Amino acid sequence: MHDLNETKQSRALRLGVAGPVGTGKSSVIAAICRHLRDEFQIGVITNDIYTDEDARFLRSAGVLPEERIRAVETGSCPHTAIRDDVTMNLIAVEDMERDFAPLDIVLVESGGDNLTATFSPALVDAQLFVLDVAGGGDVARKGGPGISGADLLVINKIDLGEHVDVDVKQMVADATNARDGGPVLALSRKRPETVEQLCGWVREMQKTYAAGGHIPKDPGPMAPHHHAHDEGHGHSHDHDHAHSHD
Ligand SMILES: Nc1nc2c(ncn2[C@@H]2O[C@H](COP(=O)(O)OP(=O)(O)OP(=O)(O)O)[C@@H](O)[C@H]2O)c(=O)[nH]1
Repeated sequence: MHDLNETKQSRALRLGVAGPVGTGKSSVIAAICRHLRDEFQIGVITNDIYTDEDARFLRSAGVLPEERIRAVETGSCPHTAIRDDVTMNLIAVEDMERDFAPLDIVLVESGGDNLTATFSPALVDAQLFVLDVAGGGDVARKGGPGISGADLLVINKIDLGEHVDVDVKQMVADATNARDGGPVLALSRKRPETVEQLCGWVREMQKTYAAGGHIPKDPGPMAPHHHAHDEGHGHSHDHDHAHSHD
């Protein structure tokens, strides 16, 4: 008979948070830390291209002891350090796990990118992809590996829906459709019940992972695609980088 104890995980759940610039990745991480820090031992690694801005924001927000928030300055497009060559991040995660052992969860925030950057399963065990309503209701329909394949898609800032003429229910329905029914969470830091849902998802994922019941999956790189900018002048190409054209 299969014994779950044999597959129990001994290290922290590594949870990635990716998504376009400014959708609220740092805010999502801050909320998770604030609400779960008494329940789990948590560390955070942030990725910025040229600064340690996100780490400084999280430290100044006081969501964790300062030394548990570390920055990786990628010096390059975020996808390079979270997908193509994860060495810098992997070292940062392993150092964090060693310095504060035993940790339950290490959150890795990607630099803000576009719709195409996802984490390699060599770096994280599970990943969130964060959109916001301010980017437009149609973004959820545009697809891409993060939207369709992340373990959880977060649609953030739903409190702003009425101000930007976005029908949040429709956006959630479109996103659910793009994910073949995969989980979608409508979130606002101003609506505590949604923050509790987010934390509930993280709690369940950590427990499933620790019991050896979670298999990391790769949302995949951007698929070859076609742009029909105008009639007769479309072009198609394979992307080996993360610049989208939406
Ligand atoms: N109204 C509203 N604003 C939010 C919410 N969550 C985040 N914001 C705001 O959105 C802005 C961007 O949030 P961040 O958490 O810095 O976004 P980010 O994705 O980490 O940004 P980058 O790291 O620059 O890509 C900030 O001004 C936040 O205060 C929300 O639920 N509602």
